Amino acid sequence: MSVEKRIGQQIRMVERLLAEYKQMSGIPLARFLTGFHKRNRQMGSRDRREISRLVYRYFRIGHAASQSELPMRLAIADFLCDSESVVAPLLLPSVYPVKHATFEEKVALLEEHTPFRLAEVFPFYERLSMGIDTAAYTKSMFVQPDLFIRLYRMHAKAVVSVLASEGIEYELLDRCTAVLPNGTALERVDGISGKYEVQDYSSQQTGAYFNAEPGESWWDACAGAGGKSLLLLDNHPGVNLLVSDVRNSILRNLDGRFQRAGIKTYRRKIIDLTKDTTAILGSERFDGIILDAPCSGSGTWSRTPEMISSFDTGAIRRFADQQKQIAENVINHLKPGKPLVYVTCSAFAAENEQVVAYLQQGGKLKLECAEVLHGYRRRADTMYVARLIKM
Ligand SMILES: C[S@@+](CC[C@H](N)C(=O)[O-])C[C@H]1O[C@@H](n2cnc3c(N)ncnc32)[C@H](O)[C@@H]1O
Repeated sequence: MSVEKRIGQQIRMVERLLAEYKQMSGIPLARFLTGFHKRNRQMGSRDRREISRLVYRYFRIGHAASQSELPMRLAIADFLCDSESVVAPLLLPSVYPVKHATFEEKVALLEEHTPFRLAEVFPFYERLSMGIDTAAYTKSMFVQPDLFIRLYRMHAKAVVSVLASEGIEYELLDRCTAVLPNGTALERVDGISGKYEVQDYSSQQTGAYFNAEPGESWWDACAGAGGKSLLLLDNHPGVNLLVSDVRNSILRNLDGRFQRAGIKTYRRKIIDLTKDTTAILGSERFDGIILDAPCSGSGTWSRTPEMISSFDTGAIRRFADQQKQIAENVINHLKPGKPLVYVTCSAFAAENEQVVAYLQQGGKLKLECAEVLHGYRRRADTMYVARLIKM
């Protein structure tokens, strides 16, 4: 089959896929793609791979060139993301033969020859947290982040030696943090299960804010599948931990991960933090609370680019209101002089520094330190972390 014909078929398939995806509001693209490919087994694995790639890239241009037809948008996206694109030379001959141009050169060409405007990709610039480089942040939307793993302290050497002996590509960033190409199938490697956790680089950096003492009691109030809890316990094994979340299903994932990591002693509760927490916790007070709050997730959109164009900005206010409410509830369970570690994977000021400013009004909390974790600079998630002390 000719290249033109194959590309034509793929574009028609992408068209169908996007129409189906539109009907499934809210489901992550990755999950949808798995189902779509299962329903369309007539496609070979090469076509499946190509179609997934095209769709991811299509979402990476966010709101840009939204008036253009789908094939043109696919070509623009493919041109920006891939120096070996086969779609772009066919559909965008005006920008060729600039095959190995830099990202900036490609943008300039597209802006000259097509309706694409880089500034329209991520139209939320003015909402970003202080210090985020908007140009670099937008550019990061075009790159799939790396895979980061955290090696348990006691197993770090053993895991590294297995990775090396299996010929797996990795780079050690420090004793316990390794970066690997996205998609590395670590679950197929024998002998390392339970000795490492998949955890984004920025998420690992939040651990520097815990600073717990042995024997202290800590509460991971939005524990989810336990990423921060596992980090806390690896760095501070003597801590007594309560984990909670509003979803029992996610706490079951946490139980599985804790079991694989050999952690048996922890308490676990289902708690909706928007409700009165004293009904479940009574007057219990903790020496430290981690609040990895529900948020827009905007710091992770280079992993889930479908979010860029589907995001409704009204959600920022709703998340910020919920974050403030949840934080006010949890600090009732914090001992005076002890820390609340507030974390989001959002890049928006309204969910980050503005929540922290709000929490200090009234004098119940005082900010000790805070920072944006600029993951976009190193193919990782962008996050925010603050340590506030209860007065
Ligand atoms: C950012 S995720 C936590 C990720 C987790 N800490 C980790 O490191 O793997 C936020 C969590 O907040 C939980 N959540 C959302 N609304 C909540 C509520 N009203 N009360 C308690 N937890 C809530 C979600 O179920 C989700 O697991």
